[in-house]
Amino acid sequence: MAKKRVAITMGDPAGVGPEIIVKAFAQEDIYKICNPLVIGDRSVIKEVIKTIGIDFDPDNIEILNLNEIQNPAKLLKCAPSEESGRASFSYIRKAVELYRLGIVEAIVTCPITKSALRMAGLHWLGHTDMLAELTHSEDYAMAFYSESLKVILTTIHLPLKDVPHLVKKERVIKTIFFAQKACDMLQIETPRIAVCGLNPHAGEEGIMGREEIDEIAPAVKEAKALGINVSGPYPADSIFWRAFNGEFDIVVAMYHDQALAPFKLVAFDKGVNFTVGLPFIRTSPDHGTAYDIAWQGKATPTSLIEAIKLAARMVIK
Ligand SMILES: NC(=O)C1=CN([C@@H]2O[C@H](COP(=O)(O)OP(=O)(O)OC[C@H]3O[C@@H](n4cnc5c(N)ncnc54)[C@H](O)[C@@H]3O)[C@@H](O)[C@H]2O)C=CC1
Ligand SMILES: NCC(=O)COP(=O)(O)O
Repeated sequence: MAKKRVAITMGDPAGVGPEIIVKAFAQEDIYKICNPLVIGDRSVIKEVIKTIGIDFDPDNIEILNLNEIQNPAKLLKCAPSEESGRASFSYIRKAVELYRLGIVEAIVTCPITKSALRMAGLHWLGHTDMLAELTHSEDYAMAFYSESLKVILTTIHLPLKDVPHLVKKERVIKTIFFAQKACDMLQIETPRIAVCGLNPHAGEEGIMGREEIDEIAPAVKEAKALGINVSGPYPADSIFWRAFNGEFDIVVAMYHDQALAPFKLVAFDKGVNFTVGLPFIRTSPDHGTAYDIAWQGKATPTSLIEAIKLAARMVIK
């Protein structure tokens, strides 16, 4: 079977993106996994190789050079900037363009920051909402994959105080269907889907909140009636442990940190973020730009390598 063409966007050039790309290509034969095309700046890749002192020939990486960064040495400050925000977006936009032209079949994104996007005057909170808007995808969900735990989020990047207003039956049903689709993308047949409550002890009969009774349980009931193998709502403090031990294939969480605190505890170094609901496969390492360690040779590329492997696996399906 022909290897799939996968775009790898460089992410925020001031973050760990350039370094983990170089290390991923140096550690693994990425060309065995897929036919990769890095979308970024060649000068940044060369600069990071020099700075971290890795013995690696940049010509081993096929790069679509967008020349966004004027002075790569300035990136060593490892801080968000208008230039890095603009570059982050430019790489992603180009990847989507290449998908539309049929040149790439999947997109792997290296981390970006919301603050750099803001400095560049861009309104998005991350790749997920940006890619959804660029592809006119109205409904979508953020999901995370690891061997031992898979999670999907009902709400994504918003203040905690706004979460309860969005935990509504229709939204939970949609997320349950996206959980089914996520498992389909992962080739998990007849997945067992568990749904979290929102409140401590899933509200405990309404004593600690009514969202479980009014919204989540009716959503689970309706999705079940539509043929989905789903159960809940379960108290969030134990459901991830149960899923981790094999009782469920995926957990539907109500908000970002409810899912990501347990997920990153068990899979930070190899977890993969993927988007459900886009016209193409998009995966990403589960970590951020890590400005605190960027450009120092300290970042591990393992999560990126897993993201590339997962994208290649999903696109072959
Ligand atoms: N896919 C994306 O574009 C993502 C972007 N972010 C953004 O990244 C920025 C920084 O986020 P933080 O919450 O600080 O999370 P972070 O994941 O960047 O860093 C958290 C901790 O993990 C360490 N770390 C992260 N990646 C590592 C790697 N590859 N190897 C070794 N250690 C690593 C960092 O040094 C830090 O101590 C924020 O603006 C956030 O919004 C966060 C997650 C994903
Ligand atoms: N916590 C996930 C995150 O911040 C990444 O968001 P996105 O860039 O995948 O939308």
